[in-house]
Amino acid sequence: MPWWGKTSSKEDKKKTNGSIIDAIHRKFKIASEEKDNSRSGGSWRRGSDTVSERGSISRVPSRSPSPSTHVSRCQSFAERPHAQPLPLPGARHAGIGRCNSGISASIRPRLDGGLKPLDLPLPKPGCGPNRLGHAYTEGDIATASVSSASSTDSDYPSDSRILSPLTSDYENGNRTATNSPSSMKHKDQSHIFSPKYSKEILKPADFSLNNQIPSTSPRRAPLSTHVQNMQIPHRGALYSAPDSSLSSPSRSPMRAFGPEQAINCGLWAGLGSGHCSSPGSGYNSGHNSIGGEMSGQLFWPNSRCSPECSPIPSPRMTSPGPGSRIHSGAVTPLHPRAGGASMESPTSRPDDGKQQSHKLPLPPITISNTCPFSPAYSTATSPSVPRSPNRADNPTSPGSRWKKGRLLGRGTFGHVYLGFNSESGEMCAMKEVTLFADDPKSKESAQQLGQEIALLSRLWHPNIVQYYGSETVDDKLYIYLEYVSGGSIYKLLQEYGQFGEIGIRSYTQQILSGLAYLHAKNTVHRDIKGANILVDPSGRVKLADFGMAKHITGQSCPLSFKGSPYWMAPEVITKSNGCNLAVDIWSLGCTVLEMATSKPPWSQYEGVAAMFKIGNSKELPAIPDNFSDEGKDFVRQCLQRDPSHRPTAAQLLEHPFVKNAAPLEKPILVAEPSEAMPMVMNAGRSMGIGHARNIAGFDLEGFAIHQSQGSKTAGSSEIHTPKNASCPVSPIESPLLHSRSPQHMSGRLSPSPISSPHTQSGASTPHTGGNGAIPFHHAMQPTTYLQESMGMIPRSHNILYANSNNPYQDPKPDFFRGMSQPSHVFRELISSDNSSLENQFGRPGYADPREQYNRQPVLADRVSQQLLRDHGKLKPSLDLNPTFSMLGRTNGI
Ligand SMILES: Nc1ncnc2c1ncn2[C@@H]1O[C@H](COP(=O)(O)OP(=O)(O)OP(=O)(O)O)[C@@H](O)[C@H]1O
Repeated sequence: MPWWGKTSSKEDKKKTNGSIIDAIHRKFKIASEEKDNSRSGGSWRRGSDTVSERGSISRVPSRSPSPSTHVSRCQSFAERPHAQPLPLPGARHAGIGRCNSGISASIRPRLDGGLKPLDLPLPKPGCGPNRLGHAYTEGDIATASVSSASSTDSDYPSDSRILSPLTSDYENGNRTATNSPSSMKHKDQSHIFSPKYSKEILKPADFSLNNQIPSTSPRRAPLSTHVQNMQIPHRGALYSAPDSSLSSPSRSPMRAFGPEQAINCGLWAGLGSGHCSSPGSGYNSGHNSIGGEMSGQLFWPNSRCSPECSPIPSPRMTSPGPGSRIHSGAVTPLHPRAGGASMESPTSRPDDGKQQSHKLPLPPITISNTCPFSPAYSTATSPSVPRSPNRADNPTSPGSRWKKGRLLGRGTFGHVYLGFNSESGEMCAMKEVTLFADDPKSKESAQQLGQEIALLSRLWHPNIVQYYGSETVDDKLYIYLEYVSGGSIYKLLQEYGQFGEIGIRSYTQQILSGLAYLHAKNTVHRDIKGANILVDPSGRVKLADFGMAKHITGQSCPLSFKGSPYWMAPEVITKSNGCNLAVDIWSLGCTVLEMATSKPPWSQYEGVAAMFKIGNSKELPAIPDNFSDEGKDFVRQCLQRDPSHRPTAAQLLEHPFVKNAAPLEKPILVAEPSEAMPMVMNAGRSMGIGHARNIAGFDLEGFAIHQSQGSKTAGSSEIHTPKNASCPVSPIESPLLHSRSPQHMSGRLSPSPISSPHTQSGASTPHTGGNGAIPFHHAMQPTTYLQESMGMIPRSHNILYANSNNPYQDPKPDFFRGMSQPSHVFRELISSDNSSLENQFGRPGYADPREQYNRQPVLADRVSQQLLRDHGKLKPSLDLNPTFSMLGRTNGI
């Protein structure tokens, strides 16, 4: 019986969702045809045919009201300087090249070309018609946008496919004595990478539509009803952000689609509570997420381009959502730049960039990426530039002001800008989200962001983008993050083509390290893909975009239809399993293939068909022929359809593919904890004055960090600047600081290339001893040199993250102190809840640290609600609450 037979047997559902099921049938038929065509090498040509057959997707012509932007986009792509092929490194592993099957002919040139970016198919000047393969018109993309009326974090509340205790235990990565033998068998390292584990257990997919929830969201009223002086999005358009069935036409004007498109949308919205939107929005970060809060990419456009590579991003191509209001020109009187033209040119600085500065939480001090894990995390390439002590004790100095700089990227919720402190020279990434108090979508966005903040604030790992703090300014919420200047893997792939295997190994290892850490906290990212993985100039990889991340609490995590189609695990599509950590492993496997081919697996199919393929097909995606055996096995391990058969992240760290990843040629200095700790602790005190985040709240590799809790107000803290602390500056990250350098030999290192201009002593960091040179402490102290793969934390650290029996031993999260200065929102949260901050989040009082996480959704909800309440209070008068200096700061303050 075909898979749809199961569904069609449910008469009631059939009656209710007849049109949807028909759509499914059509889609699946198309998928099957495409599968056949793919095998015959004609998928792209056929793609065009089937597109027209689909009707609902393809019949909508491109109706871009902004042809100029379209042209610009194409031009930007065509004119983009091509990456020049470089001599291949002395690879120990074979390069990545051709796929033997499964990848359509249209992308084979890339694979054939190996590392020749020039082989990338380029669009013709006309651009639009030259979409390879599926002949996706803009309308194709736009009409694939769907959204649901579900709530933001719309996990299926009644889904019965929750993790079994065994599965949950396994997937949680906890390999403790409590694990059952049956669960342990999958964790046996001696077996996990044996060939038999590569064999999938193939089961018919369950495409149950029980939870189909056609989009029913009422169309929202024009924004003009509650927001003055705003450019009003077209009323009939679809809003795609969190859970509305509508999306902004200003983002994607072609989303105004007809009933047929709605059917398709309903189909996928019905598969889960999430929704898809802006599928081809390569102009936002290549994301394409589906979820209560995310947009979804249902296509893999062949000529897509990210904002990072397009100097003139098209508003039409951006992901909708609350951020779309910004992007679409929905400009508030207070922030004309927020959605103005300046955003259209990420290469240009906003006009008033120098005028608008914010008293923001200071970026984390040096410890953020240095001491706790490895001193390898350099100030040279990290925004975590050591903060000058004079800034720490004078938070109201001009040095604490940040200025919003150029656009780094666009996301579902808003825009991400470079933040620069011209006083200190420090940088951060500012995610700016506009909140509309009376907008249900804003509410959902705020809820989602609150959850993301709550989660991010508890994460502390060199392979996870660091959260610095957040605040509301007028009607905007700013989230301050570590600035990772290299952009995303997606962007790099777009610009330079597929990666070599050495790089893939290294990146994969780092991703795994971050995942192992995350999973050890029972937290699933749910949107692992190239666009959400940032790379710094030294090749360090950092997981980003935790908007879909979720903490799994025991067995109560129901399935969510969230993720990005091409990277989405089968069980997510088929709802054959509950929310589990293994979905990230599947996505990782897809990301490895993405890095190897510059496209995710199944990209030869448009998104809906791809999802059918992923969910129903027993095939594995093609793996490049010249991928090493280790690489092939790694991918196969990840892409096992049965999630319980997938190794954990910790186990995969032992896989030869990543275990043998090329080490850095730079040594890593591991400072003595006894030496590092004072710095960390003092740093915590510094941050305790209300600037940045709470040190004590983070996992510091098992270090027992005790933050001084006595002073939370500016200027009241002691600032201890340890002399000759060795942690702040890494000897390995700076280009100037190679292991073979004389400085190393002599025990002194060159100052960081990004030394703080405001270091009192003139040294490159507060800890340099004042002479501009970094005391090479390990020359005098017991030291450990490690060969580390691309800046990864030492292996032992990985083990610590992954195998800790008690991954919650160290978080002690203090969410609110993560704020620059506890924002009005969060202060109100504290007071209104009539409970202390400590009692709520992570302070002593929880016997089980997990309780902290269990309360996280509550926190997120409160945060989001308060964000909106706060905004609602501020909105009428736009007055600032004098009590909270960080709020409502206007430009120039
Ligand atoms: N910390 C950072 N450093 C540098 N660039 C960043 C950083 N965070 C985000 N960006 C840029 O901004 C883009 C959008 O950011 P992000 O994906 O976090 O937004 P989002 O709203 O969460 O997106 P999504 O729709 O995927 O949820 C990224 O693709 C990247 O180009």
